[in-house]
Amino acid sequence: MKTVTLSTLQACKRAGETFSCLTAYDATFARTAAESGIEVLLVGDSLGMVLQGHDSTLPVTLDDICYHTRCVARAKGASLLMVDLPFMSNATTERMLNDAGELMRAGAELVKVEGEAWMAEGIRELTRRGVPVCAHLGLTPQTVHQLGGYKVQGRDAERAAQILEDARTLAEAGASVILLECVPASLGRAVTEALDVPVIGIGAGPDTDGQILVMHDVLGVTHGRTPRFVKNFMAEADDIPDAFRRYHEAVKARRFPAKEHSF
Ligand SMILES: Nc1nc(=O)c2c([nH]1)NC[C@@H]1CN(c3ccc(C(=O)N[C@@H](CCC(=O)O)C(=O)O)cc3)CN21
Ligand SMILES: CC(C)C(=O)C(=O)O
Ligand SMILES: [Mg+2]
Repeated sequence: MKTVTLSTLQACKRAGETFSCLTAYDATFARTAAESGIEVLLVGDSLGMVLQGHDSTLPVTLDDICYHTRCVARAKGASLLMVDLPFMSNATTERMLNDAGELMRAGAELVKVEGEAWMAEGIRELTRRGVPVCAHLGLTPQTVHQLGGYKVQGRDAERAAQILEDARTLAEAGASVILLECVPASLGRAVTEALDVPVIGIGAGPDTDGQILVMHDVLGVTHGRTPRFVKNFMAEADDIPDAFRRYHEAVKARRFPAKEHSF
């Protein structure tokens, strides 16, 4: 695979092709995912749940994320390395800049931040300083206590319009990528069509430019009830590299997500 950059993702969007993304937290799985052709690796704050055993992403620290970023960066191959800013890193623009700086020094190539239109200033300042940003909208797990659980967002017309407007505002502020989590497929499609920047979906239906899942969900090792948008690719695979390849190929062929994975 040729080295994946932001322009690769933009070219995918223009050509109507999809790209695959997967979380990675260590060197071995990162290398395996990269060699399977997965375009984007995410060091997600989901590590608080799947690695550390917490029931939310809130306890994860900047140091936790930096440690896993350094592990993944050594083995990322040709994949693009996206990294989550943890809970409260968006508290002020100054903190966002400092924390994103730490992530970039650890090896991040694209920094993802949860929040709404009020983050425009922080995103503008990051972009000015050469830090590419992905804005995470819809179900934002860092606000789970306010949302009252991991629930689909944008089901009513008013909130759907708000999410679309926020996506527009943050793309105009400089966000290079938008990520939409747990929204109706119709909204996933509307945001993807409305914006020039690539849109990555998780539980956002089949029409976003990219798809992302948590690695443990793809391998079927997540404990407890899994979200509707998850598919265990290990079920039909010979081994873990084969499961990653099957996920990648299903995304590229738009066979995943299917109706049963969408809202
Ligand atoms: N293993 C794992 N996979 C993830 O996708 C994930 C994490 N962990 N940790 C951080 C967040 C939390 N996420 C979640 C967790 C649960 C649902 C969930 O159960 N959603 C319901 C929606 C029901 C509704 O509102 O209709 C579902 O049935 O999918 C969604 C996203 C996504 N992220
Ligand atoms: C689920 C993805 C989008 C994420 O933010 C994470 O893994 O932390
Ligand atoms: Mg996250």
